Amino acid sequence: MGCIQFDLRGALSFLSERELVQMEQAAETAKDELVEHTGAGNDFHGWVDLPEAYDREEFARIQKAAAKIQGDSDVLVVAGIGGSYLGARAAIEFLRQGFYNQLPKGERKTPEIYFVGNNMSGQYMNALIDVIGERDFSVNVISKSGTTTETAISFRVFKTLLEKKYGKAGAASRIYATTDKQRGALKQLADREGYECFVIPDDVGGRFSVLTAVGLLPIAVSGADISRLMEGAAAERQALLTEAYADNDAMRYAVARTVLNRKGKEVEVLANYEPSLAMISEWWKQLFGESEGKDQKGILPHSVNLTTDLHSMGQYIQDGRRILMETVLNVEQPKNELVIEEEAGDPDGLNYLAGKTMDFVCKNAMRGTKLAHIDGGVPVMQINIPAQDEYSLGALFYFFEFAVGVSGYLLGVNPFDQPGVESYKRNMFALLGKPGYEKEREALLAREAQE
Ligand SMILES: O=P(O)(O)OC[C@H]1O[C@H](O)[C@H](O)[C@@H](O)[C@@H]1O
Repeated sequence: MGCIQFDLRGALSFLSERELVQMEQAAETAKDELVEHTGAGNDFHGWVDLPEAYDREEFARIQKAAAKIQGDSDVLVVAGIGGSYLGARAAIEFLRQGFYNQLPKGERKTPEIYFVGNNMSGQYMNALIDVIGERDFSVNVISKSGTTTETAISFRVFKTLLEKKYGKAGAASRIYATTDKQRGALKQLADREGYECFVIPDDVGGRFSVLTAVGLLPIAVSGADISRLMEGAAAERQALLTEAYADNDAMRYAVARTVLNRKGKEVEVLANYEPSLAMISEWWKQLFGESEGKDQKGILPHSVNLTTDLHSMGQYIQDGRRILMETVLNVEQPKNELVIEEEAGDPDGLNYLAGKTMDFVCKNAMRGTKLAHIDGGVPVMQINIPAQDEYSLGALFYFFEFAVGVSGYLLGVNPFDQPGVESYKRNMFALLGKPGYEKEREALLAREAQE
């Protein structure tokens, strides 16, 4: 049995076990295409075996680099976007405490960690430069292609800052480049300047790369145990590769969402009840959105943070267009407890909760919300995560990656490419005046003048 459990009970009034059984053959075929590497996009199947087959020598180098950064830096700046950003941030927020960066020195033994290159905002970078101040920092620049504009601009800014502060050689010893093993402008720059390099394997796509150096170096710098993370992923892999359909939770999740989609549920809302899971939802959105949203098909991945968004999006989920299915992320064991105290005179009427934990309150809010949403016509699936620790997180990452592989094949798309992402880039380069885009620029300016 895998570490991650899928609970379908809240969706059973919208689909039947019989419908799931009918999908068994198709799901088994999809799974075989994944694990035997025969399906579409199989040149990007590297993640399937990664938890077992990862490069141990590089893993040790990641741990060494993390220890050096912990020793010589107050701040680590991580430059990256999409798959070169979301997994590391999601993991650090999930594993460390929510106010990790704000903890006073002494209580947090590891550097503050900030992410850049995930937007086009000068204000954002200026604000971060103020936050770093005169303190010591290092930079981990992450880009598989080595050419992504957001990442490259932010890297130029923080590299220049490092060079001014430490000189060229000093800066080079504080820059860590995670990129392709051969190709791309970043790899060439890194080789020229002598940055320590980590490899994103050719056969692992960006959104499937969290268990490579892409995620592992920043996660290790935060003090989390990356060996346990890999162990959790390996155990989940073992379960999902060997379990029969009836017991295979990732396959059942993939099939359930497929059946619900075919019945008109166009949007999947991933709901968490713990603020430190918000970025897990962002990582999941890229994983599912980029993998399935093509050929004019695909479930639209959406997310809500609860109970926060019950006070903003709750109305729509309860009562708006009935195109929603919901998947609840449930952490079974909270990291720590806060007990509500009794107050004399019960001025706020809350003494009925005295002695109860916040987790008790939260779990009951979750139960009540699930039932209300089911009554409102929203099928509610649930994914149970045993604890907010490295082992469970490794398993969760693998669970979703496996599920989207199966689900994408059931949908009849190649889940491992993202051709649509290039369209905005071509327009942006043309409008920015990038050499080589002169013709497109003229055409776009003429079109804008007409509109
Ligand atoms: O790692 P990089 O090559 O910089 O790519 C970063 C991200 O940008 C792209 O545009 C893709 O759509 C994503 O799949 C990718 O994760």
